[in-house]
Amino acid sequence: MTAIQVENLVKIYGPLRAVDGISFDVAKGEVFGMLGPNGAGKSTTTEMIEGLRKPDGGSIHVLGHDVLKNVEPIKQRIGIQLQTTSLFQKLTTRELVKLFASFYKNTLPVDEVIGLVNLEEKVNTASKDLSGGQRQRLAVAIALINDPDIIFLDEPTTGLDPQARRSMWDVVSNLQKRGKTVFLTTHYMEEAERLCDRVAVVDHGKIIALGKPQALIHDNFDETALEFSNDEQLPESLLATLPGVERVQNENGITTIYSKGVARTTNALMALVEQQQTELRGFTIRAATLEDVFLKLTGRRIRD
Ligand SMILES: Nc1ncnc2c1ncn2[C@@H]1O[C@H](COP(=O)(O)OP(=O)(O)OP(=O)(O)O)[C@@H](O)[C@H]1O
Repeated sequence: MTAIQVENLVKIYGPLRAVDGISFDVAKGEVFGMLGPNGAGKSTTTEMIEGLRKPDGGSIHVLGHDVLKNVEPIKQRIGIQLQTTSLFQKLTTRELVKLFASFYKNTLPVDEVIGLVNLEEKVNTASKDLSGGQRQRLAVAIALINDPDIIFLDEPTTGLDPQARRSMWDVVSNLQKRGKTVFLTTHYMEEAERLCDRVAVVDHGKIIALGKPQALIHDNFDETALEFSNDEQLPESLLATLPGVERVQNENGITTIYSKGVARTTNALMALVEQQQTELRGFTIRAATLEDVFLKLTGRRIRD
């Protein structure tokens, strides 16, 4: 059964079509991600699905209910990660989870929820003394207290260091193992690739690609990316003539060469570098990623 069904969703702010005809389905038990740069319309879409903002067009069904007609039956079955800055500073992890539990008729046991987000060791720590990542996980615990079927995470790891980000990824995997549907937004392509069963890549309020991360990459690329920066800016037209090269892209001083013959291309590139008496900085060879998909489709990178 479908957990979320969105059809032709539109949100207009003055002259801006912030969400411009978005459609997708999320299956039960799926981790579904919206990936896109700042301002792409991810939060606006999420908040419309949650029933917190009114669309200017389109339809939204959550667990079979029409969000625009009757949001009440849905509220009991979804969990929303709040912004952690608004939590009571002096209350401990357990006290906060207990407080939010008191708002609902049916809840999971407080300690079970704390275990789900791996905060057992911090049950008696005041929220102001938690690290940023721990506070984000506490916010997820609070979102889980009513044992929701669908959990919404809006940029759950923005601003976290790599270790804290990985801890949050573990939490999301835990949720999926428990059969939950997870809807998340992110502008980290690695996060989308690792966590999401399917991803909607969004830009300027539109979905520009939708599918399994690996399928999106394979559909767009059967090439390997060679990447570097170079002060002299080796001309794209010259690089494009090297053996094996399919395409060359230059963005923010970084040159990406997509090649179907890495060894041939690399050899020729190194010969060219020597001949031109220039140097490459940060030369890497890597498989294509969702970032390349975004770059190919928009001509820009997700991160700015
Ligand atoms: N209440 C509002 N009034 C006017 N414009 C808005 C409002 N809310 C959002 N916008 C604009 O709509 C666009 C989409 O915003 P949204 O927050 O949905 O993007 P996002 O993809 O979630 O980006 P971010 O990661 O920065 O939150 C942006 O250009 C934003 O400035």
